[in-house]
Amino acid sequence: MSSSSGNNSYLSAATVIGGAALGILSYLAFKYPDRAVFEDVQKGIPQVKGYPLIGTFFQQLKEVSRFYDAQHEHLEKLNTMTMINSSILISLTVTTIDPRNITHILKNNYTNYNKDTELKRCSKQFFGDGIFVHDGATWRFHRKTASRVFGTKDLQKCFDRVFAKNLGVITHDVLDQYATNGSVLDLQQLILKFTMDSFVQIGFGKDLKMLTQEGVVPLAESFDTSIDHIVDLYMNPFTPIMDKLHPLLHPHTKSISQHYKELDQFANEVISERRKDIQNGKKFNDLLSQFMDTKNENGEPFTDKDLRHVILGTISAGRETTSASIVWTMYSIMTNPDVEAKFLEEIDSYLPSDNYQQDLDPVKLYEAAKKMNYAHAVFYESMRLHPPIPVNQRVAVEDDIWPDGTEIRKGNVISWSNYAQGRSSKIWGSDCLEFKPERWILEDGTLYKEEKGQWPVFNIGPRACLGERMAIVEGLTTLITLIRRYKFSLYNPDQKVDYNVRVALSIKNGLKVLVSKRI
Ligand code: HEM
Repeated sequence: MSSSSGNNSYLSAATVIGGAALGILSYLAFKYPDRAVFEDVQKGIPQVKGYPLIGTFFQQLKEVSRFYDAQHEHLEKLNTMTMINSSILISLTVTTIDPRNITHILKNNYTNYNKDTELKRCSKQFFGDGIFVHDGATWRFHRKTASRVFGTKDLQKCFDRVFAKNLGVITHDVLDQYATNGSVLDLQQLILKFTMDSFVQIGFGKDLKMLTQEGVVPLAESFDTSIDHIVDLYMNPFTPIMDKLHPLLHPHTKSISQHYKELDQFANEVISERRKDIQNGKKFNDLLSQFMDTKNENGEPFTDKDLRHVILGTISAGRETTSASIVWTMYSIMTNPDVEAKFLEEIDSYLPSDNYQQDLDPVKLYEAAKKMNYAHAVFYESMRLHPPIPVNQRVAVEDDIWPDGTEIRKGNVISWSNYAQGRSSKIWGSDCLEFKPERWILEDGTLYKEEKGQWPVFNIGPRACLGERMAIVEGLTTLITLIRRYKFSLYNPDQKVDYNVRVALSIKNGLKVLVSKRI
């Protein structure tokens, strides 16, 4: 008797608790029908529709590998230039492609938008306390130092000399061989080696000679894996667990800490070699020497750890972005024969030569590249559709109102998508998906100057890219040298070219091409 009455009272208690829980859940599901629980509606911002209580969690997981296109499609579907995405476990994000908002965030009210602390945490091991992750006084100090270093004539000469030398290597020692034996080349891998060799030489004064090595080079692999790991840490909450399981799941491959060790070892060796060389009276004019001569905010010389972060950060900023800009432009040229013909015509008119095999004098090449408007237009058009940094983001320090009326709350993650912006008909017109360099050339033949915030591929405002001029000149001289001397074609003309969702927009599985000499 007593046990059955006990059971009954447990049952009725369970029924009451279960009913209350169901009631609370139903109430919450009613209150948060399409977004993450406890995330309030932000008035006036179109929202990507999600599920009750969890928001867009599963959609976002599904869209991870095509993140940039998914953002573009949501904006188009909602017929808006600003939208909100709410999901459990993922920060609520307000995304915009409106040029007025982007100008506001990056220029007019930039002090209200800081780098994301979560991103800082995920990238600490790679970027340390350098320019890329800081705001406020620390960033200002780094920016001032870096601007001084980037502005020196010595450094500019060093960049030009290194790139000119490596253009010689890429043509004579690599592409001539591929053209002769007709084998398939992964152009992306080659250009990544080209930019790695060049930026390491500019940064550390060391020639890694990756360009002439076959296959994947271990240092480059450690570099790529470490950068990819930052994105994984940021986007995938299971990454720390996967890192712990790595020895069990992939016992024969390097763990992330081994990759970092490889980078540390490399940087430490270079720095200690350099200190010895300086003691022996040798003189240098590369990035490392410029930073070694600079004092930190406390008036002390940079420590080895600071130098390591500055140099690895700068190599990473220049290497992958410049490579992405060159490789996607080569792809666009290969798939648009009319553009290729016009490009060659312009090369002929500025650098006339009846022998395409002849090497170009680097000074002449730089001077001509600066004047070639069609070449600029091709390069810009490629970066419109394939921006090397496809998305970027900040966190709002205080409440704000954007020029389009969007109310931003303190702590909101805000993001702008160069990728979706470049593909928006609202901004670039109904032919926005076509590759048309002509849109960059005005009737009088001069280059179109886009409105501020309409093409922030290199960022705008006080945090604009310090390497923009360098990247454009190096990108153009590389393209001119390659297109003038060789005919490139896709190994598989039906290859569907897709991207990796990473810091920079690289081509998934590389770009396989065939090369032949022009004459
Ligand atoms: C096509 C090539 C390049 C593109 C598209 C590009 C794009 C960008 C973008 C979008 C930013 C802003 C990042 C942010 O604030 O979140 C940036 C910053 C920066 N870039 Fe570049 N970049 C390129 C090449 C280079 C090169 C070659 C260098 C130098 C070697 C360089 C050095 C820097 C530095 C130092 C910053 C930090 C500026 C600051 O925070 O004050 N970039 N770049």
